[in-house]
Amino acid sequence: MILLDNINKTFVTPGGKFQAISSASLEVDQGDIYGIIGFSGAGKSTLLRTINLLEKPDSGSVIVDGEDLTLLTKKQLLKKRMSMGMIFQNYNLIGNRTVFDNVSFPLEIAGVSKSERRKKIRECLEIVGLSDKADHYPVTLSGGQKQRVAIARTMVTQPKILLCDEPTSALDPQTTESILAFLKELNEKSGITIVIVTHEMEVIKSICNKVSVMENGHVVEKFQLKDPNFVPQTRITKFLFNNEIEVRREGEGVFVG
Ligand SMILES: Nc1ncnc2c1ncn2[C@@H]1O[C@H](COP(=O)(O)OP(=O)(O)OP(=O)(O)O)[C@@H](O)[C@H]1O
Repeated sequence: MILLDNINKTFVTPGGKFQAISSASLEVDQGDIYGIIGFSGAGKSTLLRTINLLEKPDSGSVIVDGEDLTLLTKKQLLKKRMSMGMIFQNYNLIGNRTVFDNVSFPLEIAGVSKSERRKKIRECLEIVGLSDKADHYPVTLSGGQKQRVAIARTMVTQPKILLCDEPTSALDPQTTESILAFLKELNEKSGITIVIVTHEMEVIKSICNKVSVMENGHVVEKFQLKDPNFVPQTRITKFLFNNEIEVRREGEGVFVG
């Protein structure tokens, strides 16, 4: 369903060119909850953002449902992006819009009629358990509630793919658990494919069926969580899984996720 093939991405920085992604490939099947894990700066967000081409790779293909997104026109890409939702660590809600109007936003862009919008928004707010907050502004909500609004705003256009960039990193453990449980339920009920970037092994263990481990722009290991024969091969995966060994970068001390 999603195939990233041999992706390379370089950023031009004041210090020169920086290769953020090197020859990264991964394959996500329909209905997967696919985790991308690694420490800070590994390239996880950049790779996630290539899936909807928010980040255009220098080379490599981004195939979604058989279509290479790098070959689409701007108009075709915008249409394709409607089938892909995205949520972020900092929620990205519009502060001067109510909860209702935040969820309305993508429907307005898509030109959906007012009565149809109202129906869809109500349904989505009910699903995320926030019907009673429809007239509230984001500033009055807790972190977990804000993330639920962000999820509702994404789900209102019924995407087939949900891209999640550290969706629980700003949340306490209990709220994290409830948001993850919610994403899992969404996946089970609607079959939506979820790709989730995180530096927390607990997130991976609690909802993902497959995972890619990233380090320094490379996908260094891929595996299925339920594979009984899986033995971590790389130091970073051993560290993330077993917490057994200290992974050190020369001169930089212990990695911090
Ligand atoms: N627009 C940009 N311009 C220059 N460098 C960038 C840009 N975006 C990302 N980078 C660099 O690319 C590398 C990978 O960044 P990325 O955000 O993908 O990592 P990450 O694994 O998601 O990290 P984190 O968990 O801290 O968000 C980092 O060194 C980052 O500084």
